[in-house]
Amino acid sequence: EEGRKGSAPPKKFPRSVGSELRPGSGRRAMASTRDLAIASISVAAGAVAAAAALLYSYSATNSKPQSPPPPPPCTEPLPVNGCAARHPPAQDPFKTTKREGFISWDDYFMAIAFLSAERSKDPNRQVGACLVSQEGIILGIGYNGFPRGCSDDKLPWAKVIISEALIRRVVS
Ligand SMILES: Nc1ccn([C@H]2C[C@H](O)[C@@H](COP(=O)(O)O)O2)c(=O)n1
Repeated sequence: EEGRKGSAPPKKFPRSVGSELRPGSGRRAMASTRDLAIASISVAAGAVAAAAALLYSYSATNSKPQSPPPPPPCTEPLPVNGCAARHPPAQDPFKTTKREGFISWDDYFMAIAFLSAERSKDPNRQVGACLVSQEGIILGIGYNGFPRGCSDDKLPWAKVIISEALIRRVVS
């Protein structure tokens, strides 16, 4: 009715800021509103993505280093010096039976003997011992060295001693 009377047509679309700038372009005003909405969502999504990336990089740099993978199962026999395996095979924590691959009594006593030898201060020979009863009880362990109470700093450790007298005789 209003149109027929020559007055302004009824407003079909709500006016937005964009439509205010472009008078008479209702559709374009709607597009601008949608564009604004899309842009806002894009900005929000970008912010979320940036925050996630920051969070990830922060946790990656600040997280504890991953523990190294378990060593492979040890299938080697005891080394000749009797030292126990340094890397025992990884065990299933839910395994209810006793582990396999443990050392024998003989290897155990020999390992103690070889370990005892490491205490020797003798530069030429290191001997260790592990005295075991017939029942498998350790009676004593030891290694070569000066008798207890005897200072091993005052007597020489050299295998061959050349006396000063002998040197003098050879030189003259
Ligand atoms: N468990 C031990 C402790 C000592 N000995 C022997 C080895 C040396 O001849 C001496 C003194 O030992 P050091 O204090 O110089 O290491 O005692 C041993 O056979 N077993």
